[in-house]
Amino acid sequence: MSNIAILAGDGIGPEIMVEAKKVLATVAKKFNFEINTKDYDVGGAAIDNHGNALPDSTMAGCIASDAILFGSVGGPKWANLPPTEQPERCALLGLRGHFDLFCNMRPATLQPALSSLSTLRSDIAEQGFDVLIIRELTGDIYFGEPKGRKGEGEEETGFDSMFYSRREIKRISHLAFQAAQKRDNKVTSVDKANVLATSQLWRQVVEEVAVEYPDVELEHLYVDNAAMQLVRDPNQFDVMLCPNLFGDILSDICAMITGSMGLLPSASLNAQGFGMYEPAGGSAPDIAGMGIANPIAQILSTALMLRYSLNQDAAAKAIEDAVSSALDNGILTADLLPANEREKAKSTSEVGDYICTQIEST
Ligand SMILES: NC(=O)c1ccc[n+]([C@@H]2O[C@H](COP(=O)([O-])OP(=O)(O)OC[C@H]3O[C@@H](n4cnc5c(N)ncnc54)[C@H](O)[C@@H]3O)[C@@H](O)[C@H]2O)c1
Ligand SMILES: CC(C)[C@H](C(=O)O)[C@@H](O)C(=O)O
Ligand SMILES: [Mg+2]
Repeated sequence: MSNIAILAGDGIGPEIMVEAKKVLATVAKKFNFEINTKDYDVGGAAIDNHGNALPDSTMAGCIASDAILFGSVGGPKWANLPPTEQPERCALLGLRGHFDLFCNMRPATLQPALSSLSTLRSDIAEQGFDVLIIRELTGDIYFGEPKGRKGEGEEETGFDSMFYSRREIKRISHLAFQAAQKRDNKVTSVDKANVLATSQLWRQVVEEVAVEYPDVELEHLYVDNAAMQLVRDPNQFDVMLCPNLFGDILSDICAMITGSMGLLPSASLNAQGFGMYEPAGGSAPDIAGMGIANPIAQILSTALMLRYSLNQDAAAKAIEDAVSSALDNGILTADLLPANEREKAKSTSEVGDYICTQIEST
């Protein structure tokens, strides 16, 4: 029996989590394993109910679990709280930091047959692509101290600190090279070594680690060029190894060129293999409560959880196949359709139901 802590959070989080839970129950039944899920408040919802975005009861539930399935947190209602109380920083970064979830994997693929979903020009989209972003998740300017504000008036200053240690760079680099060995043997390391001291150390350490993986090709790109290349020709990439901030930005590009922010799942793992699984996108306040959010990123994050934390490869694959079938057969939420075809859009629950039926029937 596996215990899963479910943290749905804010905005579209609870809506897409309902679909992920349905899918989880469907594969558990089909593949005959037991899952015990328990819901916990997190983010803005937890501020409203407990006065704190990451209550002790939620943290205790996560510690007692085998994996965390996370929705998304934040929204305009809580955006003006002091930074340390905000849902994103307190709950999301709090969980990533507490469990030392330094390895964030964001796989973005586009099958040539689904090229019409992409926002890229058709001749580029028709090549398809299969990019794995490996994003360092517990260092960089996100966690560096000091950060804050000082001074007054025109001299008031906001500041953050960008840090990377050799140890942090090494451990994420090894995982990127090992991932590439199971794929197309290429790592593109992203930095800004023409300006930043942290990036100069990053590049040097990545090169040192690369020596241990002679079968893997290594290239370095500056982050601005990497953003451009992703839109020009994403098919050139295999594994993209990114520091925290650059990986955040590039993964939104990766999501969109597959078709939608609502398609990109992610797995965040620590050295012991404990993981938290969440869509790369956010709480989408602009569409929350309308029943139109795309549940696929949450459902594919559930598949990643089954693969990496619960050792249920067949169930993970069944989910991924059912998602492909939904996309192939035009079972699409509005975000995947051009404006003049939105009347064909399916709701969040219709997409979830289709995926469950597909899993049951194959
Ligand atoms: N993991 C997280 O909890 C997480 C991640 C990113 C942003 N956020 C937070 O979410 C809030 C909103 O952030 P934002 O608007 O910058 O980014 P967002 O990712 O929430 O939304 C960006 C755009 O993508 C669309 N989108 C995102 N997910 C979608 C889905 N599943 N289906 C259809 N459309 C989808 C939204 O409608 C919006 O137009 C902020 O408070 C932000 O800090 C949380
Ligand atoms: C909400 C925010 C803190 C978070 C990040 O920047 O890591 C999000 O954008 C993500 O990509 O998971
Ligand atoms: Mg992001």
